[in-house]
Amino acid sequence: MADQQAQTGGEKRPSEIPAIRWEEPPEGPVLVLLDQTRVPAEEVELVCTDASALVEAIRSLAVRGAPLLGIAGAYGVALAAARGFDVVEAARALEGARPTAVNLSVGVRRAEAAYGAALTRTGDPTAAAAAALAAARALHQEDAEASARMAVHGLALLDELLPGGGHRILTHCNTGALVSGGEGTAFAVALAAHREGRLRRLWVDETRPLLQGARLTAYEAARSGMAYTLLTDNAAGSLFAAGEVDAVLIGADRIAADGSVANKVGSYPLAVLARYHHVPFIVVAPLTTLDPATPDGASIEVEQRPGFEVTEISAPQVPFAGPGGGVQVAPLGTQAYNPAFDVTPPELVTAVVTEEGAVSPVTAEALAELCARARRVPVDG
Ligand SMILES: CSC[C@@H](O)[C@@H](O)C(=O)COP(=O)(O)O
Repeated sequence: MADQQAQTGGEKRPSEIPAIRWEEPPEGPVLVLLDQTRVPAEEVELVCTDASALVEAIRSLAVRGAPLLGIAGAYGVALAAARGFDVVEAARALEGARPTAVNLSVGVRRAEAAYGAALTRTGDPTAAAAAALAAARALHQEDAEASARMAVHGLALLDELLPGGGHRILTHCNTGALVSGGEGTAFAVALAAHREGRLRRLWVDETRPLLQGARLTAYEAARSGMAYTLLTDNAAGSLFAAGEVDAVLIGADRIAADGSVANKVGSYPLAVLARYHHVPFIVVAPLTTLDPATPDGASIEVEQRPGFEVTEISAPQVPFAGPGGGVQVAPLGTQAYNPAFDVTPPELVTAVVTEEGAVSPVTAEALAELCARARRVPVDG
């Protein structure tokens, strides 16, 4: 297959605006987000002054991706506390904004617990709000550190599985700096390979219907100066058949106790293709994405998104038309099946890479041992 043109050049920051930041202007604290629905057309800030604005930003995918949802949820609790809102009410609204990524409730509950403990100890809401903010900042920082460590472990695994080097990696959805306190999950591994001169090509699935791959991963890959090529999701089969994929690297929204992996819809078909073509299928996720409280894949709640995301084509540049704000492409009234995620069974996953190292084969016992090693407190614990 002819090599596509390489997008190369000096490495730039993924965005001039960080995915998320806390600010304290004189009018009161705010949470500032890069509105990911507008990238790459423009880099626009979204300023949240209360948790309900953040809930809306989460639902609309202005802020998205499992690790970032956890960080956002924690800051959302801190924001509610700092602005004198009902913290418990805000926490439940944030936690319920999207159901699949376990990181969201991990982040919310961590900040909420810090708030509650400080309030009990001091009786002072201001001190409790400060404790919630400190918890959010700590989670943000830990995620950056986890991202760096996942990149090291992931690259070591790639080098072990593909000793020839010159990796051609297929990825799905968006897993870079836009979803993380650091450089991301799966994308951080590809970036590490690129920096070491061992990435031959990043194949980027466009990721229908919301195009996180075409809009966000291609944007991050271009700005990182890596060789990348965009493909429609349904072109992946012919790419495998042509022998052009050495490994699949994806992130995860929730990994159940048995190792089932919920990730962006379209991940499961890639796992099936990878198995058929004897290609490693590697999931890269921080420990905050492991959920020992969910026993198996069937127990994972998969978010269903509105049908207009499928029946319309939408992009920042497309003029307002149909009920969802995009251009209607299917006949009016067409029903759509639009799950945001799918679940890949553990037997199709070659390895799960975390900041504590890789698990392969992926079994309930191996994951439990990893969690114990990291002394992670389960969400409900
Ligand atoms: C590191 S991100 C892992 C997942 O959160 C990512 O692959 C994904 O599925 C994101 O989905 P999204 O619906 O854009 O929030």
